[in-house]
Amino acid sequence: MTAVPPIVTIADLCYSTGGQDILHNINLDVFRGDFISIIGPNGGGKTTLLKLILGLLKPSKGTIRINGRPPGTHGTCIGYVPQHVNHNLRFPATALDVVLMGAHDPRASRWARTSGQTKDTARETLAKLGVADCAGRKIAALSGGQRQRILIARALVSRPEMLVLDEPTASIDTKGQTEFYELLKELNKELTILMVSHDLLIVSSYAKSIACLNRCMHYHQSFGSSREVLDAFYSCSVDEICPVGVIAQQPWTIRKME
Ligand SMILES: Nc1ncnc2c1ncn2[C@@H]1O[C@H](COP(=O)(O)OP(=O)(O)OP(=O)(O)O)[C@@H](O)[C@H]1O
Repeated sequence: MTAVPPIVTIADLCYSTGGQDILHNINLDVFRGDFISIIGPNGGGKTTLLKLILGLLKPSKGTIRINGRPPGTHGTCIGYVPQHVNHNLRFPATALDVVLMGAHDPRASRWARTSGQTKDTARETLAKLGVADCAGRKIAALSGGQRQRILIARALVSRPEMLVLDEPTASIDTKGQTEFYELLKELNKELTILMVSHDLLIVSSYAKSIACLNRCMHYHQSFGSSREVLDAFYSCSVDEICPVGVIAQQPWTIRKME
């Protein structure tokens, strides 16, 4: 039987800018059905890695392939939910308008009319995410949790294979976060998920594997005992250093990549 190739292949990736070595020798494969959480300290390079995967930055060394092709040329294979979205609260866009932005083909004229079918798909996506009733409401009038679901709908409307999220729950309360991660778990039945998060408890409950990133990366394909993982996390200060070194030494480490 032929092995299924990964959606994302990152090989010997380095990224430097302004004389600063931000990512060093990163190797990671993302397979269909994965739910990988990238954790690490502030400034560890998590957002930079996502930008490289999306083709927004170019590697200094090494390669990234998305379904065998360079980033940025993979069409609608990846849906992206960014870390910070600054909504202009005076801009009169509805939730449906925002979702339709995700269906816009950049090669089409900016004046091209949105087809009825695309609108139906956008409404179906909103319904799938439990926010169908928000379609006609102004984005500025929605709660943080509702807005986050609209942003996911925008990322999903082009029917990607993989969802990439950068700290998606920063503006959601604890109850909303649990609902949000339950939603991601449901979506993971059909979609591959790569998510940056600082929330270690959540990560251990929902993600299937973790990648610890602090310039270098250690990838753990399985949590083993999540209690041990959390002990490892909390045994040293995240402010001092991401516990990459500690975790890498744990006996349950299956694969170490540096
Ligand atoms: N445009 C840029 N020009 C120069 N340096 C940058 C730029 N963007 C990011 N950096 C630097 O790259 C490093 C990694 O930043 P990045 O935003 O990827 O970290 P992060 O792990 O996502 O952090 P956080 O958890 O705070 O969001 C930081 O030292 C940052 O200052």
